Amino acid sequence: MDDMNEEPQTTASPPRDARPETAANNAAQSTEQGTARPTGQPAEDGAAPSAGQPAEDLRVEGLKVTRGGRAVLHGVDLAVPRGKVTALLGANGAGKSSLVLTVAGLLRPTAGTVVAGGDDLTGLRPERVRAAGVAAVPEGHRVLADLSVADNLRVAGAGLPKREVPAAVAAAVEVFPELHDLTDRPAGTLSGGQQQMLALAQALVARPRYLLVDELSLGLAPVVVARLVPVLADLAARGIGVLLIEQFMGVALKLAERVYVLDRGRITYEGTSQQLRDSPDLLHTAYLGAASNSNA
Ligand SMILES: Nc1ncnc2c1ncn2[C@@H]1O[C@H](COP(=O)(O)OP(=O)(O)OP(=O)(O)O)[C@@H](O)[C@H]1O
Repeated sequence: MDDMNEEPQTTASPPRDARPETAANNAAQSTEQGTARPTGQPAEDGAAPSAGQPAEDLRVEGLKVTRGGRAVLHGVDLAVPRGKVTALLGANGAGKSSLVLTVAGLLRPTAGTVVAGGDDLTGLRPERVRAAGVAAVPEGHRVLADLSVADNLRVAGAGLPKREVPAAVAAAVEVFPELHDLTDRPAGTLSGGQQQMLALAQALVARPRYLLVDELSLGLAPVVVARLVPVLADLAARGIGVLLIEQFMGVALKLAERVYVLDRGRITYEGTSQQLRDSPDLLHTAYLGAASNSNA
């Protein structure tokens, strides 16, 4: 991916200084329903999902990313606890995919850290990130179109000991039995929903502790999304920390316990889904003009 070339080619961890740049950013507004907060500030509501067990979180702290010479993430803090679905919402261009690509090792941050279960993954290459238990399903389910479904799944097991791959593939297909009869088909001939299932299954082959799903519902029929929602809930119930990235809030509020809103590279809201369901107007502040795009 040519994005790697946009970043410095060092593998050293970037500086950890990721405080907000302006005094205006310090004007955090805590509300009873959730916390509107400035970039780089830790949550102030005392209900951080990792409270008491930080080693079980995937933690992004003070993450800054530049693409094409322009800053697109300005010091993002976010936590994904194991066993739960966490949602990251934001309008087009907010920086959601950039965050996923950076956590997955496909983009290098200029500042900040990515730590999973206590392991510092900042700046590691994608295969090392995967080996550390973090799997990403990129936007637009990028399966290998010319390879069969079976080969796509086998390739996804490249980081595992060879003898463990068949069992890992079988376990992933068990999650999506729809794939069972499609194993010989070239992945490019699958429907959008089937490709999304294959992309999710590929991520599962690596036996992740954390799963980042970028735009689960993009371009999919509601009936397909309805099929995928309980699967993600079930994966979380099995102990995986799921980060669900969505432009629209309907699916996210159904699944996620905790929600972050990203606006132009900054986290502008952090709170529980319940708080947002009770007070949907909270999103207007966080989303600025983007709330009118929501189909929730
Ligand atoms: N390859 C690239 N080179 C340079 N800038 C990019 C590149 N990809 C994205 N950007 C810019 O980075 C910013 C964040 O984009 P990103 O794709 O992360 O947002 P997003 O929230 O995922 O949006 P969407 O929901 O539309 O996918 C945008 O300003 C975008 O124009």
